Amino acid sequence: MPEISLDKSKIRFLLLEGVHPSAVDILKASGYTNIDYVTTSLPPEELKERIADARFVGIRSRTQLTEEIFDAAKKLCAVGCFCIGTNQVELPAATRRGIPVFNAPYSNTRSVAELVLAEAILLLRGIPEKNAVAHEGGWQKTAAHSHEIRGKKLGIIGYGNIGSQLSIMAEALGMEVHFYDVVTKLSMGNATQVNDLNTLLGMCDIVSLHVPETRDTQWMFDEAQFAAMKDNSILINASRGSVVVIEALAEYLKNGKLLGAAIDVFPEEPRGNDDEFISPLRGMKNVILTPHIGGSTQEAQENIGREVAEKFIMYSDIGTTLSSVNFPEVALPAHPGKHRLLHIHQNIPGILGQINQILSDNSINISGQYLQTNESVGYVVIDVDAEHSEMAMQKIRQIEGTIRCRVLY
Ligand SMILES: NC(=O)c1ccc[n+]([C@@H]2O[C@H](COP(=O)([O-])OP(=O)(O)OC[C@H]3O[C@@H](n4cnc5c(N)ncnc54)[C@H](O)[C@@H]3O)[C@@H](O)[C@H]2O)c1
Ligand SMILES: O=C(O)CC[C@@H](O)C(=O)O
Repeated sequence: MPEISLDKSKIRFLLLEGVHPSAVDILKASGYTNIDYVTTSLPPEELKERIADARFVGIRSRTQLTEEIFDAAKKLCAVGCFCIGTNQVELPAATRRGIPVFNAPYSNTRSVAELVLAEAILLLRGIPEKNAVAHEGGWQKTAAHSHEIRGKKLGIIGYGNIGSQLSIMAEALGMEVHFYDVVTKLSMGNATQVNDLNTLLGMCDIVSLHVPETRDTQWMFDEAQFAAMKDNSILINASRGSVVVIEALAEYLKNGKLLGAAIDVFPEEPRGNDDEFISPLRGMKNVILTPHIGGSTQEAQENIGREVAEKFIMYSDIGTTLSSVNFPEVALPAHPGKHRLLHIHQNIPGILGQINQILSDNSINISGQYLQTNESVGYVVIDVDAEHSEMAMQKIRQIEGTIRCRVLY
């Protein structure tokens, strides 16, 4: 039987990790009422069970979508990361199965930048320690080792959305901004790009990391980088836990080379709020530890909920994949009165030709068509007369290299 468009109320959404309720509201308002809403991440075995019936899954940073999980998700049409990072998803595994992955690339940018600046100010004034002492009944009224942020040099590693937003805000406070990025970037304000990482590390009073998790950024900060940092400088990491060798950081904090650190992300993070957080940085008075909440503000989470839910709806309603991180971007306006076919295939030459030959041989008129490919998959949306859609789909799904094919509506 051909797989055809489902009643919206039957399309199952699995939303994990307590994504903001704005996502649920938007989905329901669009008629998608079959929503399994879970406030935590799930252990892999339970995830496999719950994902088996899901057409859409929404996650944040804790849920690992591996090859094995995708194998269990036979009906899955799309993944939504309700965050910026998509490193928790094995993207090639999703792509091979014809599953687009969406995220919210900008919605929490400002929240991260604000936190980083606040932490820089607090660390330059020794506030974590003074605060702890006051809570114990002590009184550390001293200007020793306390500094203004004005005039200090900020080194930003990774000058993307967050890094450049931070750059603008830091300059507004009178900081001198330098950055290191693997790509040549347009500087905001008076910021300057420094092409050698060690040079930047040796210059800056505060170094803040804003790179994505990739093979190149894994353990990017180890002994050698800490040794290259300016004496009495500060490290802030609100990017990914895999970027910093945390034991090396602990060592350079203990030996006094670094004045302090603010760390939001860790190589191992607790699965839920009831699990113990274990880290060599625990108990260090010059370190601000936060539980991966750089982007966790009401403003950001509400926007993310709305943004990713809207991407789900656009894909489910009309097949739009705009801004997917792993998929060809296709957007064809809805074509009332016609039926829409989606054909996802391996990116090998000649598939569009074969599709159109089949439609032509069967006298099926094409009312609209849009193809995009990336290095591994091709995605074509085709609008045809309603009476021909099932027959067309049955024929084009026989084409060698087809990954998925269905009548959307
Ligand atoms: N702590 C949190 O809650 C939180 C919230 C949002 C994002 N993040 C993390 O922050 C990261 C950055 O977010 P963004 O929106 O600015 O991403 P982005 O993609 O806009 O920017 C990343 C920048 O890093 C650069 N880069 C990549 N590899 C590099 C390398 N090896 N060395 C130097 N630069 C490199 C890129 O060229 C790009 O300019 C995300 O990938 C995510 O992992 C964390
Ligand atoms: O909300 C989260 O769990 C992740 C937040 C952040 O790391 C992101 O990638 O946007």
